[in-house]
Amino acid sequence: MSQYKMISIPEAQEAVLAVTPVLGPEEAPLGSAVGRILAQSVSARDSLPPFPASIKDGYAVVSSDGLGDYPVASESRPGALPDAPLQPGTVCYITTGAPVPAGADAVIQVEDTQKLPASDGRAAVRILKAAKPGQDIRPVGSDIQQGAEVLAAGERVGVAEVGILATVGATALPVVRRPVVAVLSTGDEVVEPSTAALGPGQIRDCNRSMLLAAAAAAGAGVVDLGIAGDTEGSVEGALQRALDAGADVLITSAPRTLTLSTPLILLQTVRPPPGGVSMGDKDLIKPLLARQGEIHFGRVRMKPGKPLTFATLPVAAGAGAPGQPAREKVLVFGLPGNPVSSFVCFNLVVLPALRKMSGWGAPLLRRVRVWTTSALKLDPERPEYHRATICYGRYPETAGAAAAGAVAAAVGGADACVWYAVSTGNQISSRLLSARSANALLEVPQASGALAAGTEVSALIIDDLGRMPVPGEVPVTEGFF
Ligand SMILES: Nc1nc2c(c(=O)[nH]1)N[C@H]1C(S)=C(S)[C@@H](COP(=O)(O)OP(=O)(O)OC[C@H]3O[C@@H](n4cnc5c(N)ncnc54)[C@H](O)[C@@H]3O)O[C@H]1N2
Ligand code: MOO
Repeated sequence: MSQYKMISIPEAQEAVLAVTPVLGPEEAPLGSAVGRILAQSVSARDSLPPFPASIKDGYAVVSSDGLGDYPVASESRPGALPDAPLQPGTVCYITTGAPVPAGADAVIQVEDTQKLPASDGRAAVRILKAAKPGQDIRPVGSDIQQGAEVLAAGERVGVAEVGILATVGATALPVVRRPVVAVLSTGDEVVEPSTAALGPGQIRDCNRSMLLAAAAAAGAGVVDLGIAGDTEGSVEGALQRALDAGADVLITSAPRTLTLSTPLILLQTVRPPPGGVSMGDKDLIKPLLARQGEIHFGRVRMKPGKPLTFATLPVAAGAGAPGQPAREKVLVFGLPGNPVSSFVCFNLVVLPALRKMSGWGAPLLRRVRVWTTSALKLDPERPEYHRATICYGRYPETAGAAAAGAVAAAVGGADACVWYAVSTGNQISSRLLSARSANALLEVPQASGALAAGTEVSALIIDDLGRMPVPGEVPVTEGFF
């Protein structure tokens, strides 16, 4: 019997997030701000436009002048203010974005005018369509008012936001610091991915590369701790190497004597000697964590990922290199050795923690509902995260007539577009090909038998849906093109 109580997935997520801190603020240059979360709101230091600006190429006019022929008294082009106010009875040639001269209250687009032959060397124009006051002028502050909040604390900086920040001159941004994630693989049989010829009993380490990539994709800084053998000394040496390599983490010893002073998240793909984290009799990791910190849970009712372990280790006050941000604790995730289990556990529990540390207000994976396209085998003991690729379009006929009929009846016809899921095949937790191209984890209940094709299930999004497979044609809004 394991000494750890089997908790539910929401309980595990709650336990992790309850002790996960939001990291402190730091300053980031605008050029590297994409993906960061603002620690403070940003306001406009001036108005946009800062001057009344023309929306069209044409003529700035006094609207009450009306139709008729007028001398072109001046020009206004972007980058400079017109020298003199516009006098009634004259017009000013103006280009898009240029300042409207004082005295003018409208712009008439060039299409509504006719150029007249110059007389006495003076250009003139015929106004063919009368202007309304304010026509084709962007008043001062009509896009952004001086002093207005353009982005709020907690907002993520995306591409458009970078443009907004540049517009208001915010080039040094108050953002939430990102976590540094160190990744260690353990196991005497686990060898470097570059190993060409495997020795007897060896396998290539895939978890470390995968988890480093996952952490980096989540915006974290990463420290590669390499592979430690199945001894405490080996683990200790690996952790020390992380510090020597300049990671912003200080580890004085192996997990049993960790004294950390950094935003380290030790993502350990736990691989203790015979037995492992799940049920073994020589579990090194958990006793170390229990002695040095607090193990919050050691088993979760989920498939894959049952042996998922989470602990926190306190960080000694004042520890760490000068200038390093202060932190109170290290989060330790003991992920199962099976690659798919590691992959799923990262998404479900580690990623939300990284997101929360980085300032996300709602860090859990987003959930949608989708229709299955094949029968899914159920596990009688644990709810399962079935890896799948979801996409949007007409429900595929290949799912079979019964399934297609059930979906059509539920959504109002076979032509309706729906979100549907295609399984990645054999779900055994050693087969990482079951995560290939997966953009969702279907939440399949604990039960006996199988779930029929054409059933609606919930799904957690684990990839950018903009990269989903191209389905059949999705009709565009009628009359759009
Ligand atoms: N008697 C029981 N045995 C097991 C149970 C159980 O409840 N009772 N649970 C099973 C479940 S569920 C899982 S998941 C695994 C998890 O075991 P560990 O986390 O201790 O991992 P290992 O046994 O060390 O390794 C499992 C598997 O993964 C391979 N592995 C390990 N590290 C890597 C790596 N870095 N890259 C690629 N592959 C890796 C390892 O060679 C094993 O094949 O336990 C079940 N057993
Ligand atoms: O929980 Mo294990 O991860 O089924 O394979």
